[in-house]
Amino acid sequence: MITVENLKKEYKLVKRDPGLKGAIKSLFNRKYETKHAVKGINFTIDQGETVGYIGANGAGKSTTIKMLTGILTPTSGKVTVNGLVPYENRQKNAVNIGAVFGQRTQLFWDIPVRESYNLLKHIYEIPENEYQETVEMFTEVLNLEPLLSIPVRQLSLGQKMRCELAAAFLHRPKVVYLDEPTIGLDIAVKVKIRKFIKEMNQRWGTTVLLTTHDMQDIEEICDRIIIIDGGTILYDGGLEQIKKQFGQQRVIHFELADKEKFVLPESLICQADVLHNEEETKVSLAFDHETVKSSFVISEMMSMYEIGDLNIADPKIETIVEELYNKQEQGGEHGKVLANS
Ligand SMILES: Nc1ncnc2c1ncn2[C@@H]1O[C@H](COP(=O)(O)OP(=O)(O)OP(=O)(O)O)[C@@H](O)[C@H]1O
Repeated sequence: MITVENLKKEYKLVKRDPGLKGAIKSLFNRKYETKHAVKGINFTIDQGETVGYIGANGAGKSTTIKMLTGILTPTSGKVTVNGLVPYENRQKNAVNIGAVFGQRTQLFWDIPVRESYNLLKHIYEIPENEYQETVEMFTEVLNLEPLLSIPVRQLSLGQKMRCELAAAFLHRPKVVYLDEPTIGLDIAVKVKIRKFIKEMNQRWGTTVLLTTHDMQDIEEICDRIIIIDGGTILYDGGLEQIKKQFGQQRVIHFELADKEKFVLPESLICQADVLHNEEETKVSLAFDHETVKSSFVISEMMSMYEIGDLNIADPKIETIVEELYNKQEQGGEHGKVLANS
């Protein structure tokens, strides 16, 4: 479905000395520097996969997506989507793809949302009955009814994003690129949007490539993640595998029945770390669950304190990714393993 082979993108930047003198000098004697935004990446994505494409700011995510949509031409390497080279077949490629680019809109600013959808129906040549059926379904799932008669410019960010998503999936494309679809939204809208994406993926087998800084998006939507850093892929694999490989840390949150000063039981001193907690009656302990059993931590705590409640948390993907970045920066073992994987 999507194949990327040794894909590179370099940007040529004009190098300018500071100040007015520098600006004038650069008019007559231009010097350039090259920014290697994507440095020879490889991956394939099959039809129906939900892939999280994650990395720090400036890692190369948007540049990759722009090459997949055909907006940018790669400096070198190969990319095909549904058998088409996107930048050579922009129009044909557009029929098969949908996209949401966080802050930008593909809807028409001054006309009601329903009219924008109508225009998209004509652009994508969607058969009338299919269009009606799709709009009806989206209206229900995303609760669009009160928004359809309003011009986009009058919608709130969350309302606009729900309308954008519907527009991206309207022609039932084979693949949808979502660049930060939940940025700046409240939790209720995020939940709605995640549910919608998952449902469309299951109903139509839509391939989803999602970039986000919100790890909850990844956990709830994606089965696979690709981590990019400095234009190079650090990790490509299952979400569960990376959790198993790097997320040995487990956290248990305890709610103490009494307000008393907490002291870590002696038997846990070298086994667990106390995490910061605002409330006096709440204590969280982190430990390596490969070497320390949860039952041991719980029984040691119960022998010293009366426990009102407790909850065992799974390793969070954001902690793992942070760990990965740090290890890569330090040139550590895992960094090397991942760079080779
Ligand atoms: N048009 C451009 N001209 C020059 N350099 C660019 C251009 N677009 C991006 N870059 C540079 O390429 C690198 C990768 O940028 P890109 O936008 O792909 O990152 P990103 O991973 O999407 O980041 P973010 O999470 O901040 O959106 C960055 O160093 C950026 O400054």
